[in-house]
Amino acid sequence: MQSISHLPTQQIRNIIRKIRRNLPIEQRLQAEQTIYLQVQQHTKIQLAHNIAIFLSFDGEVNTQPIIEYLWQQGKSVFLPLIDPVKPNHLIFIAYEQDTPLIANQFDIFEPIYDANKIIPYQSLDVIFTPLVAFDDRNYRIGMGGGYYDRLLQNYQQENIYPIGLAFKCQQIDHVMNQAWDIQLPEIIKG
Ligand SMILES: Nc1nc2c(c(=O)[nH]1)N(C=O)[C@@H](CNc1ccc(C(=O)N[C@@H](CCC(=O)O)C(=O)O)cc1)CN2
Ligand SMILES: Nc1ncnc2c1ncn2[C@@H]1O[C@H](COP(=O)(O)OP(=O)(O)OP(=O)(O)O)[C@@H](O)[C@H]1O
Repeated sequence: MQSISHLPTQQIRNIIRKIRRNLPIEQRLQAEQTIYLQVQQHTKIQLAHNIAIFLSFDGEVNTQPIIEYLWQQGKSVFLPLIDPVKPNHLIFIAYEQDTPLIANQFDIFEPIYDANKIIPYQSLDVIFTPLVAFDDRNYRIGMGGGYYDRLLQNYQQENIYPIGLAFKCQQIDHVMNQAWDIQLPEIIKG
């Protein structure tokens, strides 16, 4: 656990992102395996049809094996795209084996905008949520865009189940949460 909650949020982001990037490979693979097994055994995921996930960057938990598994299980998989119309918002686009991807301004791969492939937020059953740091109450610090805080503000009403994915080294003693910060119902950790 990193006791750094007294520092400004941006500094916490930088510290945890660096620790995450530098996680020793053996530890990383072990943790990702643990996470993968938890995903496979998860009842909410077994029951879900439409699942949003993300493509990993900057040392995030590798989601590629999870995506392959979800495809194998016949799930419909969706990726976030920064909304070209409402810039602080995310939309979700269907992701299949042959979906073309391009790097966005942050160097994260995303599908090309295609109006026919957008899923309305309310139709998602599970949303795998990226995060930089978290605490034991499941408050999170993200990349700082507020994208997931905005997205998930009413998740309970929509019957959507968000699941954070994280390494244990991303846990801090306390997230100084703001009014808009959402508390995740679950974080799968490895
Ligand atoms: N894999 C993944 N995809 C994701 C997210 C994520 O956290 N992980 N996002 C979750 O929200 C959204 C993208 N949000 C992001 C917000 C900021 C930066 C970023 O790199 N910011 C720069 C500073 C940019 C600036 O200030 O102009 C940086 O930190 O260096 C990246 C992604 C959507 N897709
Ligand atoms: N529900 C919301 N409504 C309006 N503005 C919001 C909302 N959530 C966050 N914001 C704005 O977004 C900005 C970034 O928020 P914050 O620093 O909490 O992002 P984050 O949780 O690190 O990022 P992300 O959610 O993208 O992973 C804040 O300055 C806040 O004003």
